Amino acid sequence: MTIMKQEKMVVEINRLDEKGSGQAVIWRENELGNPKKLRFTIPQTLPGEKVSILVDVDQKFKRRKKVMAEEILEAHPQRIGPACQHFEKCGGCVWQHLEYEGQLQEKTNHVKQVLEEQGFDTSLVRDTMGMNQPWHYRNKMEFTFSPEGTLGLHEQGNFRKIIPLETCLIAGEVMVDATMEVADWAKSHQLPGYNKDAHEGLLRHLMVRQSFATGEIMLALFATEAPADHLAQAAEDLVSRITNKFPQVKSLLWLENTQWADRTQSEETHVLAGRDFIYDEMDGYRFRVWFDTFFQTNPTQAQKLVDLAVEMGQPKKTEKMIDLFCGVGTFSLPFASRVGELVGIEIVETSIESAKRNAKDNNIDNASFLAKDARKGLDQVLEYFGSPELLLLDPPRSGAGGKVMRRIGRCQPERIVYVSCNPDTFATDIKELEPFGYTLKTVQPVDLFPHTTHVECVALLERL
Ligand SMILES: C[S@@+](CC[C@H](N)C(=O)[O-])C[C@H]1O[C@@H](n2cnc3c(N)ncnc32)[C@H](O)[C@@H]1O
Repeated sequence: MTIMKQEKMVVEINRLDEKGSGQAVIWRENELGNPKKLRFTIPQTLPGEKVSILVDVDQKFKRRKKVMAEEILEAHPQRIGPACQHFEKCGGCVWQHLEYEGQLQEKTNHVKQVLEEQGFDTSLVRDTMGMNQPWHYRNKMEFTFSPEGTLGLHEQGNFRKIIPLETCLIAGEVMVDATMEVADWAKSHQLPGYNKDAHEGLLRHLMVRQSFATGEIMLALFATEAPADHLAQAAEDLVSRITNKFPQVKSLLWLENTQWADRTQSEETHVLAGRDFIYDEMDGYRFRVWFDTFFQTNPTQAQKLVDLAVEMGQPKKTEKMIDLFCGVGTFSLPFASRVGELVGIEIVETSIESAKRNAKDNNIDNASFLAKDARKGLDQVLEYFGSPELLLLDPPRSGAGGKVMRRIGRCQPERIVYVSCNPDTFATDIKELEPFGYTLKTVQPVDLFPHTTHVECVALLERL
């Protein structure tokens, strides 16, 4: 039987874990007198801090513990008070208690550490590029309804609890105002929220997207029923409230999702007002964005990614290029106007349809797009296109993986620009290129998600 006792301990935070929480390691003797390592995860603490914690300890010291700090006894020099009232509970911005400069330093350190582990020269890593105004940067947010019908964000570590939204300092400001209007509408009609355990209730999520370039807003409401019959009047009222107060809303959608899977997916789209997409822009190019389109969520910093990719890739009019994991063509369009011919490869068919349309809308006629898995798509494209001089890849967080990287290595482009949203998979991916004669030239970390642990990188690899 496990005997629990509560003990107060003073620990020093040694490092941050991948979720941005402090970690402390202490040594204790177990009942046999042998040294035993105990590791504690303590959210909202920082390296070097002395912290008092109250912990339920299993007497055999068997378990790794997640505990909350009781008191910060010696604070990190860059510790600050969080700006957002929801910080203590909300899982969104885990680093609001660390000065922005300190966050950027931590991100640079992390990129250097994972590259060092793979044997790369860390002097190639530049300082992380931050934002001048690291607030209200997100152009897309997803809020959730509680079973009681309040609208908000998930509580940290508890996906069943919703914090009613009063503010959000990372979302665009008008997006928050529009969200509050929808929350008020739901309350005034006493519409029930969805209960994921019982699989009953009406309102599930609200997705808000805004183009900071065009100002256009999309509000997409996910519900278990159509906006007809007993819901027709409420839907009409929603249209009238939103169109009167927020003329920037160019797309007001009611999306039916009757599935158990609690995702922002739709079986039937009802356009309540406007169109089913909004227009956005990147690097001066116009993009159509649907509710399920992947589009960079921090447009200010995404523009820096595009600029860096162009600067590192040095595209030439005489060259061929492949954009692997191209999405709707965020990188394809700016590069297509600078190379002879470009092919984009992407697994999601609707994104490829969108990329084709975006190319057409922007009068780009030297780009083609293929809806295929990266590995098969690369094989197919290489057959008719031949090896490109330039290849850009921007895979999801899981990375491109060994098979894709070895294919890239075999096709021998002169230059490879790797845009990454996960330094860990980036480091293991580029290691695969070494046997094919590639050298890492430079790595620029870019902060797309201030106050979170995430960091993007743009890197250049060249064939010797
Ligand atoms: C980080 S996003 C980048 C998209 C695009 N470069 C952009 O900036 O908008 C990664 C993309 O890879 C696509 N993807 C995921 N797995 C894939 C696979 N196995 N093969 C091809 N594309 C894939 C996703 O659909 C997504 O559009």
